Amino acid sequence: MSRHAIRIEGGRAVLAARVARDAHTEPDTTELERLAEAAGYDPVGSVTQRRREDPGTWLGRGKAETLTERAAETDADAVLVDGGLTPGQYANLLDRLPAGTELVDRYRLVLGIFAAGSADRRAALQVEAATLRYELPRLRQATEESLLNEATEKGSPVLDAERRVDRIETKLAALADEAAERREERRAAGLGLVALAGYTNAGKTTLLHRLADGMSVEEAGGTAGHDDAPDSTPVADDLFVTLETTTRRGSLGGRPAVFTDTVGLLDGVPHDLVESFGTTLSAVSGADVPVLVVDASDPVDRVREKVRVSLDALDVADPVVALNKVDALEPGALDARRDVVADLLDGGEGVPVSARDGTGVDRLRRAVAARLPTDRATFRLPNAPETESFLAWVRERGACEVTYEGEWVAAEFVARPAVVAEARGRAPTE
Ligand SMILES: Nc1nc2c(ncn2[C@@H]2O[C@H](COP(=O)(O)OP(=O)(O)OP(=O)(O)O)[C@@H](O)[C@H]2O)c(=O)[nH]1
Ligand SMILES: [Mg+2]
Repeated sequence: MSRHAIRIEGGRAVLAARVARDAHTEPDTTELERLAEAAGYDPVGSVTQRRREDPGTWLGRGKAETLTERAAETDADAVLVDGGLTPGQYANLLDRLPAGTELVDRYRLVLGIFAAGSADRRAALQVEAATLRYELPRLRQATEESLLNEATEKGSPVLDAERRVDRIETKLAALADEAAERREERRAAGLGLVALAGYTNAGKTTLLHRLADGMSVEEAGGTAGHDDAPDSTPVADDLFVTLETTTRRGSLGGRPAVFTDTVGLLDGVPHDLVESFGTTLSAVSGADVPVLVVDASDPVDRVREKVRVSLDALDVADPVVALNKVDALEPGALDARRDVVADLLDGGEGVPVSARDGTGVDRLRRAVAARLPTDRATFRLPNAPETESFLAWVRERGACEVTYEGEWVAAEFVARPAVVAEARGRAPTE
């Protein structure tokens, strides 16, 4: 096989994990196992170590030998490393492994999951570019200087890859502003913009199904975007089930809204890795209300860790926090999770919910609705046909309560400030 292939191979895998000697925990391979499975590997063994990172071989030399032995004993196809390897560490470890063993770090593993799951050409292109960017320094390291110089003149794998990355990036740049434009169109149409974000497997997609109506924005027509997937958004107990953002229509407090489901975040993976992370981050920072979905059924330390990773990745100071999966919590266990949120979000409050059974979802809706940009106006309108068409316009863009009083119609309108301003200009007069 070529180790520069976009798709990783899958097969039997030995896992390697390490924490610093002064860490409070033992190395834990649970998350790496789940990533491995999502990428098509079957974990058959592991080697763990508590010590600082070795600059040459990531694990200490002795443990690197153990890793080699373990790979040989288990007849492994691959070694998966729970961290990022520098090009040098990659080359050194690969040298030590039995010939033909694939070496994959956490970063590369996530790229592999995205490569396998990229449904459309654009997504496939961006994963290819990210993989090439990742592979290039490793390819350079593996190619001798002299050979490299000679080959530069005639074309080489390195040069070909560099050219390909340039071409792909030019194409992707042209598409980058589209999502931002669509957000502006939706705002102009009066829609509230809500984005669900959080660590992978937190329950974002399940919560989207609870909050939004069934249809994607595209199916619903109107201010449709063009890359909103019209198909169902899958939920599963795997990591990275959602690989691109999708947007669905719904309403909040009688106001029209769109809910965007985003790609899960993960510790130790740079979130400029693939464009779908970029789209995720901009969907969240460009939303009116970012909702941080947290798996509250994790142990408290994991909850803290995942919230911290999510806040670091997302450029939002003050999201609405949904403490999800409370149906799976022991009674009394919620308080410690709330404390984590209060601590990391400067007094912020988590809303306990169960996306699975619907508990707390109405309270979450109210918390989100309260954060939408809002203005209100009261109209006294003539009871006439032009008032009916005005009211139809208004009802598409906000919440409106109407009372008929003989020759007059009273309307209470709540919507985005710009929409309320426009309504004032459109309201029929006597
Ligand atoms: N017990 C319980 N399980 C839940 C709840 N919400 C989601 N889950 C489960 O958690 C798993 C992940 O749910 P998803 O909705 O796919 O999570 P996600 O955040 O979209 O995950 P990615 O797209 O992979 O990042 C699934 O097995 C869900 O059934 C909940 O409220 N309670
Ligand atoms: Mg999802």
